[in-house]
Amino acid sequence: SLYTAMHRIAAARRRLPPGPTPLPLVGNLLSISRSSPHRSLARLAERYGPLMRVRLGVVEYVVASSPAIADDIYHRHNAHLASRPLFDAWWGEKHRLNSVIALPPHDVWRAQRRLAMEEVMSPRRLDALAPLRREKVRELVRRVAGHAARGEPVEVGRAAFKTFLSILSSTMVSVDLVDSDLRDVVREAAILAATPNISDFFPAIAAADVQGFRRRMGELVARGYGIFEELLARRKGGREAGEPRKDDLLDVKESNPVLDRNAIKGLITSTDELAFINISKDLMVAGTDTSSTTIEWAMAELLQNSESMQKVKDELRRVLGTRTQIEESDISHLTYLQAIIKETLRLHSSVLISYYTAEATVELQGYTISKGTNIIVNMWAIHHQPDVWVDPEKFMPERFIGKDANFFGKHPELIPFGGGRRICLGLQLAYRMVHMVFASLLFHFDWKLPEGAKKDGIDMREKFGLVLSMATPLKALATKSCNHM
Ligand code: HEM
Repeated sequence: SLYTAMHRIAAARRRLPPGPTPLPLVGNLLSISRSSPHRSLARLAERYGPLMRVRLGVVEYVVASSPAIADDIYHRHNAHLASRPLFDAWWGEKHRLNSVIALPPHDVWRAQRRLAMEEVMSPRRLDALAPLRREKVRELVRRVAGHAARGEPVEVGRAAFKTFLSILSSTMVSVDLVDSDLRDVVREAAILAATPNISDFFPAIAAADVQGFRRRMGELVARGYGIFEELLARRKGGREAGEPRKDDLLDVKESNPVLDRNAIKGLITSTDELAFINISKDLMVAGTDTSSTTIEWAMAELLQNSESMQKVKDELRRVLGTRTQIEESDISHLTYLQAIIKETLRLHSSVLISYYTAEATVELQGYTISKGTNIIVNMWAIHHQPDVWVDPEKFMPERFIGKDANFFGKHPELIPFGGGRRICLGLQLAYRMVHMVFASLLFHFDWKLPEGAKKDGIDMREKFGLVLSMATPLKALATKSCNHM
């Protein structure tokens, strides 16, 4: 049609990436499934190429679906491509002005990342908190042992979620927030943030907040703040009553040189206390579901791959020798376990898509990406590309044995933690927690499917959200293995 022809000509003139012809108003929204946008976008990329343009409503996105382009985004042009789109729901309670996940990559964001890197993620701090994590993992093993003794199936993802939230909250604020309201806040905020919001496709009507997302997010953020404000107040009270320091994020607030230099104080729009509340909250939101779905998918795969299950159990026994507790220092010797986690994060990446915004016009593969363009990196598509991965749909940890590929940002074909300056802030902690928890579940227990599930097989369908979880939560039966506890 004339419309299509004009669209093509206009694109060629601006050297824009190719893409499906957008319909008036809705753009390409109708080609993208709400329940699995990562798959729809991957299918479109097969047709239009690894750098394509789609229009969601009236907003243009450029979608990257190959390692080469991811490499350009994360390395060559990262200085200009590390901002995030202005998703409308993020403005609830002005969240975007304070959240490390959403902030543009400038002063406030940098100060928050530095704070988290120094006070939570530095090797020194991570080592100092290893005993706490060990204790939380032991609690998990005890809980699972209880289920095993009673012959009840374990809801694997849920059990792991509890442990991760417990580790993260104890790390940040020395309080186990597993049974607090935070859990519901995290869950609902994650769903909300991942549900298509009409305001983002049609910014002209965003003020109307048609689906009420901004209002609802505002309420959730306020509830989240409330929990942390209460903790902070309690801590202050405790300090005045002479309680010893706990050396967590709440305490660090007073001794951190970053703060002494007023680097944060002046930058944060509200108070510096809010900075701590924010970073604590964001780390917990970003760190729990991502890590626990990884455990859930990994277990689901092993329950269907008895050879891999046997191999990893043998490896654990070999590496531990006569010891009966796994330590984080064992992880580097557990090559096959590492391969399983890599393969799980490739096949079932908990985060499927990362969003960025260009802060300046750049050239990507000969195409012009103009300032303000939103960019999607479809990690799922990259992790499932047949010319990068042999039999991409198959679970094969062996593919990583002897292969130089890790997810610390140097290998653009394996990017479950994103890349560039915005690479997952919790990567080092996630690495330790996920391996420790999974290794402990496998070392202390033998696992099998409950009778019904054995007959019908595991339901491997995905549920799309901020993280990719199993549509039917995995339940498995544990029995104590012969390794002592
Ligand atoms: C298996 C577990 C995890 C996975 C797969 C994962 C994945 C990701 C991904 C893909 C991103 C986006 C990166 C980008 O835009 O380039 C991200 C960002 C982030 N992650 Fe993780 N993550 C995990 C665990 C954690 C943990 C445990 C924490 C905190 C303790 C955490 C904190 C964050 C934060 C704060 C950001 C935002 C960084 C920014 O925008 O500057 N994550 N993560």
